[in-house]
Amino acid sequence: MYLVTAQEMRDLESYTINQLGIPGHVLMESAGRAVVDQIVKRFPNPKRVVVLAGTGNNGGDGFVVARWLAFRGWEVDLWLIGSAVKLTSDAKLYYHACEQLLSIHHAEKESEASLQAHLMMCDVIVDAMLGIGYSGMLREPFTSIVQWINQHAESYIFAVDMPTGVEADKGHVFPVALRVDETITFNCPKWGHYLLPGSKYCGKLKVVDIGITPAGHTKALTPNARLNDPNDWNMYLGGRKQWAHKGTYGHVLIIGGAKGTLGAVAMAGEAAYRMGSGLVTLTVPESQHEALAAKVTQEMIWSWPGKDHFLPEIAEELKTAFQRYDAVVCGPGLGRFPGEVRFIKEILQTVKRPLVLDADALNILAEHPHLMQFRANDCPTILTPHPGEMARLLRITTEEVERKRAAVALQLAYQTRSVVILKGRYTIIAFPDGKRVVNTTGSPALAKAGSGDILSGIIGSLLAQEIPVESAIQIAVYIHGRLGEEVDAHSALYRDLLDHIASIRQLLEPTNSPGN
Ligand SMILES: NC(=O)C1=CN([C@@H]2O[C@H](COP(=O)(O)OP(=O)(O)OC[C@H]3O[C@@H](n4cnc5c(N)ncnc54)[C@H](O)[C@@H]3O)[C@@H](O)[C@H]2O)[C@@H](O)CC1
Ligand SMILES: Nc1ncnc2c1ncn2[C@@H]1O[C@H](COP(=O)(O)OP(=O)(O)O)[C@@H](O)[C@H]1O
Ligand SMILES: [K+]
Repeated sequence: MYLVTAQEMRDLESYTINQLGIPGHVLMESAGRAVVDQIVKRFPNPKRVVVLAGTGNNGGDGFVVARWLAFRGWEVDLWLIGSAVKLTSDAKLYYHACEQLLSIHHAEKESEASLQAHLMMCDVIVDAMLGIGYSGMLREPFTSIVQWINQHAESYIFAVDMPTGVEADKGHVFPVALRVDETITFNCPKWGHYLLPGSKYCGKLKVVDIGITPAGHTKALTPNARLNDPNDWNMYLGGRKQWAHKGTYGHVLIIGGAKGTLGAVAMAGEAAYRMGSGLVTLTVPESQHEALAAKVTQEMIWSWPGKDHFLPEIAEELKTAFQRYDAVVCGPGLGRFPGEVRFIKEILQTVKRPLVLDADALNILAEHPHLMQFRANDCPTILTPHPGEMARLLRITTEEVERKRAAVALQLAYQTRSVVILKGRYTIIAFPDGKRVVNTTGSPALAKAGSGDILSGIIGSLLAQEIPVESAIQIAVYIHGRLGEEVDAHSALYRDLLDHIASIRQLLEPTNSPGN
């Protein structure tokens, strides 16, 4: 499913109106009806509702909702927020229809106390004040109404398209936005539904089709952002081939595991096996070999020259040894050590297969950005920063990263010619060709040490299985998020997460795919 900006949505709407000849008011009627369908799904028996309508087309949808809820026996209090002379032409049409059926309250003419009394007495509030047309600093009277509802209202709140105060493109909130239970949006989700802080205000998001030309239907109107959708990649999750041998599903190499952080490589390795790899090798400095051997069973261990840390020089025979691996993950538990810059440079140059850089490998890169020049253009590189690592990579604050997640992910992808996975609630995957994918799976169960290592292992595994890079990454991020949804948010350990890989993978496999 595509993810759009307000302008992309407006372009699709005007194509539908101007090229296909579907009048705007027909779209508005469909939008309002679709919202009513969702409302009555949640509340099958008529209730008391306050519909708050602005003067733009979002308000127009609100008039349609008010009319249909009244037909369905709901007790409707309809409030116009703003001056009737400012109504758009489509909104005016439905405003007049409502005038015949209901008495419309005008917030301009009535006291705040009167609106507040209505809001206190209703079961449901429909927010049709502002939608994708809102931008800048939220003005009065919206600010006061929103603040009051957020503080006092106990009713169930539906937002039409966007909660009032959430900006559609960047998810900005200046200074307040309405905190709603459900947002019903049209045709495509908007960026603001998934970016902070806006995403925190949207509640449950429902996307409904109202007959606007689908995004991507015409080349000129194809957005370059999507939600991570299994239909785009589940063809790569077939059953295991009957005649497979352990080499069939790739050999992953995981480099890391300094003293005290050996668990990181062990977890990444276990995740890679669980995701289907046939062979997994862990590389640690010589002094850690024994400790790691006591920890892992199925993984092979490649002792790296160097006592307490990796020696930076890679001898020719080691360079040759690298060619055995189908994908390489460098970083889990790597630590910082003398010669680290040389070491990362050698890895970037030597590894010709897909290379995932995680954790301290990213921190080293952040301090020495020139290192990326040693990576050949045709060798895929994947960077997996959490917001703190991203801040170091771009030399900005973590707050700025969180405020501009979509933009900074793309900036780093362009700068490094790498695929960037900016982790967190709604992980953003940015590709160096400008495409972006937003992942919606995940849970706070993943906010625990080790879950990043599991993600690296899963990515490495899928890359080694020679699934195309774009798909492998989307599969990994999606499945990793789903693992978090299957376990208890507080108590889950990494093994609990890994235990669900099999069932989630099976659910995602296309039906009737026995392998061959
Ligand atoms: N584009 C589409 O695909 C469709 C859109 N429809 C609806 O139309 C909406 C978009 O309509 P509009 O473009 O008229 O925009 P909106 O109705 O979302 O917003 C426009 C209004 O917001 C006010 N406004 C803007 N910034 C403000 C601020 N900082 N403080 C206070 N007020 C501010 C403007 O003065 C104007 O009255 C969508 O959200 C959706 O609900 C549907 O009717 C049908 C299809
Ligand atoms: N609240 C959350 N909701 C969804 N996913 C989360 C949440 N918190 C963390 N995650 C995910 O968990 C992983 C944590 O990675 P990272 O911070 O690198 O952890 P580690 O310290 O284990 O390496 C990321 O994939 C991130 O997207
Ligand atoms: K709204």
